[in-house]
Amino acid sequence: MTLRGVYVPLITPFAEDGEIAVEALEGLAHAVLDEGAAGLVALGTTAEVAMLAEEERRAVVEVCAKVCRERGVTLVVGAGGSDTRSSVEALRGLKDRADAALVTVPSFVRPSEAGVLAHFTVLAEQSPVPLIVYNIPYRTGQSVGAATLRRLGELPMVTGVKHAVGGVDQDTVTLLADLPEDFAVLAGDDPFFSALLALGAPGGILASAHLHTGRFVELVEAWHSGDVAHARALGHRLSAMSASMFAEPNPTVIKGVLHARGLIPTASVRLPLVPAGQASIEAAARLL
Ligand SMILES: O=C(O)C1=N[C@H](C(=O)O)C[C@H](O)C1
Repeated sequence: MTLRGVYVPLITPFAEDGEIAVEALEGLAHAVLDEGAAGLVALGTTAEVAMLAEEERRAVVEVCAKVCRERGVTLVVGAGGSDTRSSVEALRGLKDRADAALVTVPSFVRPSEAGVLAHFTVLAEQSPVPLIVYNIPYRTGQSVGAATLRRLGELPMVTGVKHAVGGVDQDTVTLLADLPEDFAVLAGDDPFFSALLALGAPGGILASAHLHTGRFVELVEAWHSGDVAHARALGHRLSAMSASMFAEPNPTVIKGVLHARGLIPTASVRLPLVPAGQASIEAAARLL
C-alpha cells in the first residue's frame, strides 16, 4: 500500500452523559476528508483509546470504517499492546475491518531493540493487514534507532513508521536518507511535520490536522511540488499552531478548541486526563 498525505487520528467526542457522541464523530470524519485528508486513524492515542471499553472501541472503528468505505479512503486502526501474543490476537481482529494497523513499539516493558525487532517480525508474519510501526519513545520508554527501523521496514508486511521522536534527530535524518523500498516515514509529531516533509517524508498522522486540515494538505503538496518558499512559510505557521495544540496533554486542547467551535458537544476527556485550561484553548484558537 502507498501512504501519502495527511491522516487524521480522530478524537473520541463525548456527549453530556459521557457516552460516545457517534454523530459528532461521523461529522468530524467527513469534515477532515472534505478538506483533503488521505485517510483516518481510529483508536490512536488521540482517541483516548486507553480509556475506551472494548464495545466502545468497536463502535469507533465501525463509524470510521463506514465513512472510509463511503469516501474510498484509507482506514488505519490502532492495535496491539505491550506483549506479542495479545498483539497478534488484536491484529487478527482487524481482518476485513482496516487497511492497515498502527502498532506501538511495546511500551513499559523496554525489551531492547532486538526484542522490538523480534516482536514486529512475529506480528508481520501473523497480521492480516499491513503494519505501521508507531515509534514514540517518550510514551513507550523504548527508543528504536535508524538501523532497526530500517530492518523493520524490510519486513514485507511493514508498510511504514509513524515517527514521533520529539524532534528531528540524527536517526531521523539517517533513516530518511536511505529507506527500504515501499516503506513510508510518516511524521507523528505535529510541530515537526514540515521539517520531515522537507527531508522527504510522504505525509503524516497528525492530531492537530483536525483543524485547518486543508492547510496541512496544502503543505504536503507545496513540499512535494518543490514550492519551497510557500512550504517554508506555511510550515512555520502550522508548526506554531500545532505546538499550541500540545500545550497540555493531547487531545485536551484540541477537544477544547473543537468544542468552542461547536464541532463536538463537550470538551470532556476521561480520567486520568483532565480538560485543558481556558488559557491554553484560547491561545491555540488565536493561532488558527
Ligand atoms: O493518536 C495519534 O495518532 C497521535 N498521537 C500523538 C500523541 O498524542 O502523542 C500526536 C499525534 O499528532 C497523533
